[in-house]
Amino acid sequence: MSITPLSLPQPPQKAPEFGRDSLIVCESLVRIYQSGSVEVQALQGLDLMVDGGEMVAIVGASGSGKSTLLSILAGIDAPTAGRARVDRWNLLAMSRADRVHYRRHTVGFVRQQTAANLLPYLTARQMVDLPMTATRTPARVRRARAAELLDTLGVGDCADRRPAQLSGGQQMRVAIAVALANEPRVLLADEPTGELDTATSAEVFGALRNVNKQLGVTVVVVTHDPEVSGQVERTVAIRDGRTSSEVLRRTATRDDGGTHVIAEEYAVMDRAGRVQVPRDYREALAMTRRVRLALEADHVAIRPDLDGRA
Ligand SMILES: Nc1ncnc2c1ncn2[C@@H]1O[C@H](COP(=O)(O)OP(=O)(O)OP(=O)(O)O)[C@@H](O)[C@H]1O
Repeated sequence: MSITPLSLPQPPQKAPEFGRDSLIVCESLVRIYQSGSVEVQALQGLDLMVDGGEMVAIVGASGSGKSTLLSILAGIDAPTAGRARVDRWNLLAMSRADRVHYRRHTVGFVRQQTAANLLPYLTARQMVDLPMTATRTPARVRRARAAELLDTLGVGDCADRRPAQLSGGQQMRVAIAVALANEPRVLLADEPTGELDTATSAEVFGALRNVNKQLGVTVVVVTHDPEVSGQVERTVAIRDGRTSSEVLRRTATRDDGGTHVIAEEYAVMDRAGRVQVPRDYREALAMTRRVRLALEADHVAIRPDLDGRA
């Protein structure tokens, strides 16, 4: 049997480092929890890249590893293996002091339970002020920044209220202001609209978009809410501790001048070139163990192995 050699384009002399220009890079990230004699693999080789200034939604079924990923990116939890870098920080090799610095300056984190983000005896203004006192920011700068952040999040008129005097949506917006107090490059939000009704969710989500667009903060938001994930330009789906697919959305102009959003689903390829073919595609063409690959001018074709079938 003769095999026709493929004519492949010449690869670059030296491949650039994976995710070199990205602000957040996770590669083959693994997190194993040990509870007693039982091991739970919460992340099983997850790959993710996020560029500076992006707003990305992370979606996935319960238990797929979303919160684990966010805790690692927040510097609260440490990965078991793999690679994770945010800005200049290698999250697998941080000292305790590094971790404190990273959590104070590089990332802001908003927790799932609204109340867990706030202190009941402080006013909104005092809560935004608190993280800045930890970084020894001068009082004048702290005052101006707290006022500016509460305004940007649409809760400027709530500055002197305590959490019990705020609605759920206002509490969450104050929590976002607190997370942004020390001007982090990245804002991480775990289900920020999970406890809110639809209208309030839309307000909180609008506030996150505002922060992303106006302040240029990179936002990674975990959500179950299709309304939320449908509004960001990029949604990353996690399944069984791995990134399984991404949806990219862009606005296109119709012939009549109107605009509409086009959403396209992509599979995610890891550094070794592995791609998961979705189950419904495999079943539709009865693809099982072996497939035929062919390099075409502008795509790679995958065909079922008809010869090998009994
Ligand atoms: N501290 C822990 N100890 C043991 N297992 C854990 C721990 N934290 C998470 N897990 C397990 O790791 C897996 C991933 O959990 P994780 O909370 O990251 O999922 P999730 O996608 O955020 O789920 P949900 O949407 O329900 O919040 C689950 O099987 C969970 O039970």
